Amino acid sequence: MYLQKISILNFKNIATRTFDFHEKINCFVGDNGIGKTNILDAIYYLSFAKSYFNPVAVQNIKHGESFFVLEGDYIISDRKEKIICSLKKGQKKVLKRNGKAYEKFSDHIGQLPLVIISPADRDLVTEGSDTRRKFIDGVISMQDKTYLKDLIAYNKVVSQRNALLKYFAANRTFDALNLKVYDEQLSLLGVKIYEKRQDFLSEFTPIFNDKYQTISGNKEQVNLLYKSQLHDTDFTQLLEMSVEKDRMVQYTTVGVHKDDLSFDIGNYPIKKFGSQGQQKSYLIALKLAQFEFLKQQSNIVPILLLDDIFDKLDESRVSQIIELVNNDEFGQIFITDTHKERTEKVIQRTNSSFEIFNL
Ligand SMILES: Nc1ncnc2c1ncn2[C@@H]1O[C@H](COP(=O)(O)OP(=O)(O)OP(=O)(O)O)[C@@H](O)[C@H]1O
Repeated sequence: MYLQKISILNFKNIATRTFDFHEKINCFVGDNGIGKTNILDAIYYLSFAKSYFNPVAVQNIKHGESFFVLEGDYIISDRKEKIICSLKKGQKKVLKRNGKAYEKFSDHIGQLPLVIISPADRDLVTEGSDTRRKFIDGVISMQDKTYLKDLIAYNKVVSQRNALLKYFAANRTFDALNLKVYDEQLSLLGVKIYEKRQDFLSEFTPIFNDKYQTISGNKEQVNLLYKSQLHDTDFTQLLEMSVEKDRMVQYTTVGVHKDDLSFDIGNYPIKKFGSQGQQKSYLIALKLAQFEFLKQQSNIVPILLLDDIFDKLDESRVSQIIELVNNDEFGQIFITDTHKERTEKVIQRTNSSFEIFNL
């Protein structure tokens, strides 16, 4: 699959632009703030019907305008497919495939698989456990719809249990049997989620490690560890042990909604002890491992968006990454950079054909 052409109208700072793309490597070069990332976001939008960067849909309409339209021409298994996504202020977003509007956008997700690597991924290292859970949950859900259903059900039971704990506190009452109904559901769903996360990470981690070793030239040791209260204690038992605390704080303090991933370099947290380049390498390796999973799951080679990845990385890491993605396992790639010469130099070394767009 590849994106042959995109037309952008009134999207962020882009008034109107059309690009004909190369089947393999496309680079956007230009000064800060010119709109390189916005073009990648328009491509992302056609796959996911939303922005990677700005979740408030109307804020993606160009200032002073009342609508945006994105139109993409794809080649999928030698067939032409046209995707149009548009949004008018005060109206619902419209997503069309070959002229036919989708009723549910979720039917479109996964049809045009895509992975983006961007400086915004830094949140995975710097932010709380919620961001990291969302990342693995997103990767697992793509290949396992039962997991997604269990996760939604689990979160609903946590909310209901929390509401009950608040009710107990507000009314100075307690009903152990009532709470037990929720505990049983939580245990059932929680254990399933825990086991799936464990299985997934045992497959994912070696792939991630392999990518990191390639990028760093085997220079440093990294670890990706799954942290869960369920490693040591049975979930039902955990819930029983925490009843008093839960009643006091009025929410559920134990369970898989507290799981986290620990990102380490040489056995120390990368957040505190990794250099900016090492953190960036770690995130790129995570996303490239995600790419591999998505590819297996969808049987289509995803599009890869590399936003500003050269910054903070030394030449050897940049070369390793480009070499890594410049083979038959990867398909179409879009790269942004502020330095035209740097991009040209790196890409020319690969002997791959490419297109550079000066913005
Ligand atoms: N809704 C909008 N309307 C108009 N301009 C917008 C809108 N949303 C974002 N922008 C503008 O888009 C510009 C940022 O574009 P973008 O992030 O694509 O730049 P870039 O070329 O990737 O820059 P850098 O090299 O710094 O990463 C900013 O000037 C921002 O104000």
